[in-house]
Amino acid sequence: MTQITLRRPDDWHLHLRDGEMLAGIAPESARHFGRAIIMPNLVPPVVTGDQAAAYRDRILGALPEGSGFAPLMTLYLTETTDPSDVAAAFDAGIITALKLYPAGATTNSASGVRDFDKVRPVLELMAEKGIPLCVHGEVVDSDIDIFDREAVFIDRVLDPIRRATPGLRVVMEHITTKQGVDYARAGGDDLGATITTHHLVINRNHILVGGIKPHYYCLPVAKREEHRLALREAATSGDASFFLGTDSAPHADPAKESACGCAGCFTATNTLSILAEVFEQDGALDKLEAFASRNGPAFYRLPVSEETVTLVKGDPVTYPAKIETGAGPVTVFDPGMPLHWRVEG
Ligand SMILES: NC(=O)N[C@@H](CC(=O)O)C(=O)O
Ligand SMILES: [Zn+2]
Ligand SMILES: [Zn+2]
Repeated sequence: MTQITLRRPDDWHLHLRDGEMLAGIAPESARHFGRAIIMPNLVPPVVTGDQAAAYRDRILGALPEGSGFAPLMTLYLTETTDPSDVAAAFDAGIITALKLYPAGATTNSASGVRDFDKVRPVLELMAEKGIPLCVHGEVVDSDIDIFDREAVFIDRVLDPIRRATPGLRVVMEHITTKQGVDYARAGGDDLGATITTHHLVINRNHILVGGIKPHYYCLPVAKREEHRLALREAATSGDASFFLGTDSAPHADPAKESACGCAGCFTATNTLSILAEVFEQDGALDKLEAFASRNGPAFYRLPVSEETVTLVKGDPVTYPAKIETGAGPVTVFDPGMPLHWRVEG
């Protein structure tokens, strides 16, 4: 096959940041994607409906002229989130989902949840209204090895929350383990999982062998090869539980190339070319549309895009190594292989 046309893909987990960074990187996602779930972990976080509406306006203002890209906003769930504000923002069409960060789990998560009893009224409202909860699924206990944090979270936190809140619709964000794949697959219609581009490509060796590679460091951290293969199998299976959430998470190079480097891989620029290469390698190009364009809207109960993109196979595609922004240069994720699929339209 040398050409494939898909419904326009959406990104169900994206960090657009704010200010000069937003201005610099928003066009990278708007070029190919139709919609994206926008993460609320700004400093300070997006916690109210009014803040989400104002952030949405700033995003729309950063898009290239004529862009049809639609940011789907989320609220950062805190122990003081007001259920009536959530209900009003959802009913007004300002927000699409809420985001749960266990306090301390990742970049800008200090306002996250410590005591799950405190968010019970919000979770119950969400179950009643069908508002999805997007979850960063890692425990933060210092005695749990960082490579085990996702699997332990499923047993100790996620499963109990779901059992205690029947009807709660949950997206396991950026799953990185076989345990995550298995739990999502068994979870029924109210459970979905996003998979990033980079976790389909790298395992933990890529971060550490031959010298430490800060641009491959993200959270949840990439795991062993057997887990990467489980993610590949899930993404390319066409199973409706799994959909694309790039977790494209820009940090300016000095913040990554540092004695205490930030977590996050920036993949907005070359994600579709990487995915086409990956799906082709696995003999599953016919499943790319399900993963990138159909399963996400189905979970979020939104229509599939009316537009299409065409990927054309040819000589290796070129893309910038860095995106220059007013907040500094951002290194584009290097998949470590030539990419042959160019995106048209
Ligand atoms: N994925 C990351 O490594 N980083 C994200 C936060 C997140 O999604 O956990 C970020 O905001 O930089
Ligand atoms: Zn996360
Ligand atoms: Zn993220």
